Amino acid sequence: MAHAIEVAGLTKRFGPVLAVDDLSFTADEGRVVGFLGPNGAGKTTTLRMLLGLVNPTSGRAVVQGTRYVELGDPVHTVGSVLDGGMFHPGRSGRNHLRALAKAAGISDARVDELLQLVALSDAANRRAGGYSLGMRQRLGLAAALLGDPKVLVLDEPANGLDPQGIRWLRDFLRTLANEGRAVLVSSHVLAEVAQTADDVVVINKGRSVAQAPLTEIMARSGGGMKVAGPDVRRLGDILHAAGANVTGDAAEILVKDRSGEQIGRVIAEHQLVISELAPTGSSLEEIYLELTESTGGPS
Ligand SMILES: Nc1ncnc2c1ncn2[C@@H]1O[C@H](COP(=O)(O)OP(=O)(O)OP(=O)(O)O)[C@@H](O)[C@H]1O
Repeated sequence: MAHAIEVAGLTKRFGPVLAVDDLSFTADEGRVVGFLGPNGAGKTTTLRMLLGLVNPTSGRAVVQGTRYVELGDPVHTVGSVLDGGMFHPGRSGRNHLRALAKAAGISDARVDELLQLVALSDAANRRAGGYSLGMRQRLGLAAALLGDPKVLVLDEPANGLDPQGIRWLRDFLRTLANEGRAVLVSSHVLAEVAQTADDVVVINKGRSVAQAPLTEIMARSGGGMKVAGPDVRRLGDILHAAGANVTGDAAEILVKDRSGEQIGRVIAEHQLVISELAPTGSSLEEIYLELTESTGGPS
């Protein structure tokens, strides 16, 4: 069976700018796939190619094996939220959805069902222009789900949401995947999708720098020993002089290639005052920064 989403050798050039460079990945039903990369990495351009809004320079981007523009029934196949969803600010949330539903031959009953699903029933008759950012994002999600599609493409849906909104979104995306949908969700902040993504695709400067199940990426991280305390700078200098891999500052260091016992011996030998010595898996944010910085850093 075709993947829900398949991107293969996808490339987009805007004049001298190579926005997407030979990118390949897939997303399958039942999975939330985090599409990650710093600002300008090429995420939006990729999603726009997938949705037939931008023509690739080369390569292909298909939904259930078919290019978006050739889909027989796009509304019931793939839903998307780009730019936080577009709507007329003077129109109520309900009327916005009704207009979209009407154009797609979808019933008003489905509109009410979705308003409830995204927790907008109480605000349904208010002008969408007065909605909070979180409510707008939820309205966009409702619009994307009108046709009950099996594939969802969401560009930075967590942008600007407060922690409560992010939590709601996380649970919502999980539910959509559990219902058997493929959910491709872009973000430049790994933490936003980390708790909900099954797989991640990390890109930088248009190229893929990592793609794997999230658990695998975390397991791949080296970790190390975190040390903190008043004499940590001296400890860092001593370890560094002995050839250890040490990063950090005056308050806290991370030692990648020494065991806790080895570091403890150095602390004892030099009579250093240390308040904390603990193993650490690299935080996801560190892994992400490593991945995206090693190919040249933000542009
Ligand atoms: N229509 C366009 N014309 C020229 N250059 C473009 C166009 N659209 C995007 N770009 C360039 O392509 C590169 C990738 O942009 P893109 O918006 O896809 O990145 P992104 O990862 O989505 O970043 P952001 O999160 O900031 O939107 C950037 O250098 C951008 O300036």
